Amino acid sequence: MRQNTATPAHALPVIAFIGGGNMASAIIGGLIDQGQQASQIEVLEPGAEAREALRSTHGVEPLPEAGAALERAQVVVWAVKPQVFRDAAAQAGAHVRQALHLSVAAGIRCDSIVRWLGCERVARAMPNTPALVRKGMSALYARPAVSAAERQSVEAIMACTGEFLWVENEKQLDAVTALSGSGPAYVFYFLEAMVRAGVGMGLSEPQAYRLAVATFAGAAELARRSDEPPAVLRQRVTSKGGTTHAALQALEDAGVGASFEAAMHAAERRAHALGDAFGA
Ligand SMILES: NC(=O)C1=CN([C@@H]2O[C@H](COP(=O)(O)OP(=O)(O)OC[C@H]3O[C@@H](n4cnc5c(N)ncnc54)[C@H](O)[C@@H]3O)[C@@H](O)[C@H]2O)C=CC1
Ligand SMILES: O=C(O)[C@@H]1CCC=N1
Repeated sequence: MRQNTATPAHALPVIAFIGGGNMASAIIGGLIDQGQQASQIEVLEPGAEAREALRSTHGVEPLPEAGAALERAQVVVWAVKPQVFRDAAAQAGAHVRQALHLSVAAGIRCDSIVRWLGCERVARAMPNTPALVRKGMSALYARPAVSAAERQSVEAIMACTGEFLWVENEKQLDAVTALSGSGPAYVFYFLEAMVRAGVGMGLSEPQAYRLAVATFAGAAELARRSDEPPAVLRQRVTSKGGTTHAALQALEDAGVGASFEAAMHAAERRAHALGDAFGA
């Protein structure tokens, strides 16, 4: 498992994005922060509003439909929804046959992409939205036909958005999707609940929000820097007969831990089902 060997910006290839929504915009922002010229980025985005947002935020000139401009891309990042990937491949595929393909779509497996594009050099990344603030976490997978140099190009692109790790087995990407891909939503869900409870106990919303966000960030940083497992860190907060014990007991009584695990399994099953349903 190799992590974060960021490649200098001058090593970044010309990159085309198919789909210019949230995830593409996050990656493009990271690339530009790392010194990639906007002129070295092509984006195919059918939505006029999304094109305008890309233009004003990143200074790129998105294309409304597939065309010859895509042909200069050495790497093509597929950032469309799984449901439209096949159509997008049919529309843009002929212009990007020679490129290395990197998909960020949940669930859609490499075999489908190879079939749609007629290209063997296909990799996948599963990023997450903290990429927007360069604190993303991505897992990467590449088919054997992707060379070591091409794997480095994939790393260079995703390192612009935060951290990464490689998985050796494509099926693990469904688990990654359920854990870190969807994970920011779980954090926001708990954050919302903590703020609601704080307000219910008499704090103002800004006070509760600030306390909750700082607690998530601080606990995550403590876990990152600590050599000890989270169970030990949790026990350190939990005085015998104290407040934390009362809260954790209420969580256990309500089956929150088990429900949380079940929720993540549901996300993994959905990732697999998306691959089955829209990868045909
Ligand atoms: N949002 C997230 O947290 C994450 C999303 N992903 C994956 O990233 C992919 C994109 O997700 P988002 O950026 O959130 O969606 P989005 O809806 O913001 O962006 C998708 C864009 O694709 C465009 N599009 C639709 N049809 C197209 C076509 N035929 N050709 C080119 N572009 C087309 C849409 O106009 C839209 O702007 C999805 O497959 C998702 O599974 C992966 C990790 C995290
Ligand atoms: O919800 C989704 O399907 C995408 C993939 C991971 C995060 N968002």
